Amino acid sequence: MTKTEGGPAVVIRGLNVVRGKRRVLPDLSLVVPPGQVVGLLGPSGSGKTTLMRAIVGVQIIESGTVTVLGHAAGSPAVRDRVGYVTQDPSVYLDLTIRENIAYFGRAVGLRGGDLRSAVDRTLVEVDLVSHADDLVRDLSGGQESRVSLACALVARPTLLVLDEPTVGLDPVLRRDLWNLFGDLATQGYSLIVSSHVMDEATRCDRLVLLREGRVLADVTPAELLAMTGTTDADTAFLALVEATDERDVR
Ligand SMILES: Nc1ncnc2c1ncn2[C@@H]1O[C@H](COP(=O)(O)OP(=O)(O)OP(=O)(O)O)[C@@H](O)[C@H]1O
Repeated sequence: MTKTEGGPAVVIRGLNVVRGKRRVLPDLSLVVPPGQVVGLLGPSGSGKTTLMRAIVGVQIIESGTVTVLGHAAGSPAVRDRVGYVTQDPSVYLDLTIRENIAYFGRAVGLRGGDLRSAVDRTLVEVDLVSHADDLVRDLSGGQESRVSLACALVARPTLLVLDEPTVGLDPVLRRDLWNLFGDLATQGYSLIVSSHVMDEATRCDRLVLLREGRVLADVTPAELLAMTGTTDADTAFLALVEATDERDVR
């Protein structure tokens, strides 16, 4: 149950990633502060998943450094302190919700009363107490996503990396999840949450806008609107894209 201590959650310097024949991340540098919800926003194919994979240490990189909680990404020192929820729910369909969460809790060494209380607390956080003993195969898509999130949360990782966690959820569930992310950050945990839904930008403490693997902006939501003279994140993103295109043409 360690929170982010002092230093940045993530420091990336000169990161180059090639996937297939494409240079997906060309010389990307970024610092993610601790204890905040940082939104990674950008259109489909802009490199959000690739960047998240590099942060959790599962992406082969060509050059550059990725430092997470003061250690090399993916190194044993940080493996249990980073939770990663991919776009495809990776839970066991033939186990109940409670059994799934307990399985992931055991994997990080929780046992007995500690395990039981961690599972109970996590069930409350993701609002699945009343379904705790249902098999995952009988759940809706939104409920299944929340089980995935619970499986990462049970270990109380210092850094949570969530790839499009709100896709396919109804507005009420999306709001509840964003409230949960905010609560976790207030407690000192660091979250990186990707989305291609720009209106979710307002729920973040900080925004990293990606386009074709480049950081277009790394700002607070208020700074984004102020620097583009717009009133919503969608229009702000388009204004930034146009400004970058004009600069590239010149
Ligand atoms: N396994 C792969 N092999 C080759 N190229 C890949 C592979 N995975 C992704 N890419 C390419 O890398 C680029 C970035 O993909 P990535 O999945 O990181 O983007 P994304 O912003 O997460 O997109 P989405 O919002 O659709 O999930 C895309 O051009 C994609 O085609």
